[in-house]
Amino acid sequence: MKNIEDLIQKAVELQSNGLVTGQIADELNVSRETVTWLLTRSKKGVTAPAPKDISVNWSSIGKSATRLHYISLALCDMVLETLEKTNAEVDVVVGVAASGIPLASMMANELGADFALYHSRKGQDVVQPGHKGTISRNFGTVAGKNCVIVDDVITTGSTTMEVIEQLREMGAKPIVVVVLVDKKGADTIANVPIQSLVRIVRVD
Ligand SMILES: O=P(O)(O)OC[C@H]1O[C@H](OP(=O)(O)OP(=O)(O)O)[C@H](O)[C@@H]1O
Repeated sequence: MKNIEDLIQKAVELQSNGLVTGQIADELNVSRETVTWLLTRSKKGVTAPAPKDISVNWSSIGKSATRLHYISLALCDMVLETLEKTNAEVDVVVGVAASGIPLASMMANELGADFALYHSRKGQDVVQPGHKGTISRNFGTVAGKNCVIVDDVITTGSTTMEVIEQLREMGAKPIVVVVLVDKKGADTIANVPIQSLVRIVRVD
């Protein structure tokens, strides 16, 4: 997507394919508020002030396993930098489904750690109060282990917060979160350091 018109067109297309606001927000890596604005803006004569948001499209990386590999090496380097400061060792790399999976898997291989897969609450078909995210039984376990959490984008930080809390409940120790893009620009979430290739900081 090159400009706002492309973004509007994509949002309308996704809506006509049956996706709801939250799903469109996740596809475009923008907030729900922005999706509402994009869909409203698509209607003739409707103008409302644009929300402050940034759309992230990292498909130029995601479409190529080679590029994902190189990026995963860069993320590993950032993890090692953090671990040096804390003298910790990584046992498991936890990929947040879906977009964190390919990077986390490659990183686990590089770091000689196990790979685990986390399904967040919002990935569930129907989210009921009290529902929790889960670690997939097909991959590594986390109890008693030092975990690196990997995702593509932090927007509001709610998914990252959820993963950290869930891992702690499972007896794991989250030691660092690594993402491609941090739109929240936080140093830490729930006392866990955030490392990102690109960090968005607003100046207005
Ligand atoms: O900081 P937040 O506001 O919580 O948003 C960020 C999360 O949203 C997307 O996940 P999604 O569940 O849509 O899965 P995806 O990886 O398939 O896009 C993204 O991959 C992050 O996990």
